[in-house]
Amino acid sequence: MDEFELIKKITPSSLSHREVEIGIGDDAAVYESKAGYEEIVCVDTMVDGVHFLSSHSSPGDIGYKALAVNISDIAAMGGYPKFYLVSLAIPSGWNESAIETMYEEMNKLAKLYKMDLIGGDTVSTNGPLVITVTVIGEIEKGKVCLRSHAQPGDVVFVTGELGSSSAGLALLLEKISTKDEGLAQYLIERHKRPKPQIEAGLICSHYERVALNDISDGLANELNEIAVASRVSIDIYQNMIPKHAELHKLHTEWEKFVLFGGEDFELVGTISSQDWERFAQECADHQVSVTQIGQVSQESDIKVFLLSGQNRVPLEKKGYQHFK
Ligand SMILES: Nc1ncnc2c1ncn2[C@@H]1O[C@H](COP(=O)(O)OP(=O)(O)O)[C@@H](O)[C@H]1O
Ligand SMILES: Cc1ncc(C[n+]2csc(CCOP(=O)(O)OP(=O)(O)O)c2C)c(N)n1
Ligand SMILES: [Mg+2]
Ligand SMILES: [Mg+2]
Ligand SMILES: [Mg+2]
Repeated sequence: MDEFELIKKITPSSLSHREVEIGIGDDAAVYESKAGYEEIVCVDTMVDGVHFLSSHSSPGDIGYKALAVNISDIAAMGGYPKFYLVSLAIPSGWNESAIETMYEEMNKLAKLYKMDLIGGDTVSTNGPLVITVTVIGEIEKGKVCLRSHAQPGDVVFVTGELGSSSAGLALLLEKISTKDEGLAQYLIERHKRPKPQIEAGLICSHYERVALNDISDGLANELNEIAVASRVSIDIYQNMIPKHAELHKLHTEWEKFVLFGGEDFELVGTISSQDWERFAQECADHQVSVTQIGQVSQESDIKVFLLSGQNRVPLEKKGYQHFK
């Protein structure tokens, strides 16, 4: 593989954003920032064997997800994504056409948001494939949705449905099985091709005080992060959490997928109860699915509680954790 040929091939022939002064081709990218806006920057890394298996996911799937999970972090701030940079550590077994396919799939996703590829880095490695994507987004000044925004009395909500991605992973890894081919395909697709909730995040940013987090490590983890950042406690009703209608048929412990599974890349958040109905209506008007799953409680304890029937038990900060 020729490093310089590869860079030439992946360099976009034109850019959507006119404020880019220098894209790929110099020591660093340069763009002009916009008055009245704040920039949002995030980075996430995916490693073969940890975040995906190259034996089970195509190069296109890997590229798609590496970009999607970063767009999801921009959504979780209420922002809109504009630029991305891609760093690749490529093992010797990977050929140029596989890498190009990764870029093509990233490019297709990026185009949906008019995002521009403005840089990156390419190195060889004796280890597994590592892909690191940085995304830069923007938001009107003062509109970001922080984890610290929750207050007692707020409504707790999630977008979409939870548990599908980790059920898809369990199917991929053959930890569970189903005869329902259509269901299996759907869940695996949810795992490989999560949809960043940019539109939901944008709607949130129009409200006074929304706390937001995207669900990468599992609902329990993300809710605990909001509780800690906001110094509040949260009550969640087990039977209100949206999930795929067939999920419970897959495994007796299907609730673990919903609460601790992760990688749904839906948004979980809180909004003032006065704003909730207007917000839910605005989401419905834009075909964005949101569901109330609980409320921020008055207690002084900084904890998340799961309510089912007469039981109210702490929802532990359990979910995906590296180094465990
Ligand atoms: N190695 C690191 N160096 C500096 N900051 C980091 C590092 N790893 C994570 N962070 C920061 O810690 C915070 C939480 O990271 P993370 O749990 O990965 O968030 P997310 O789940 O949204 O990707 C973020 O602000 C992130 O930028
Ligand atoms: C082969 C494989 N094993 C396990 C998982 C499950 N998994 C890996 S990382 C992760 C959590 C999200 O990744 P992380 O690096 O923590 O992203 P971040 O929280 O920073 O967005 C999960 C649920 C997977 N996707 N693929
Ligand atoms: Mg991260
Ligand atoms: Mg996140
Ligand atoms: Mg994580």
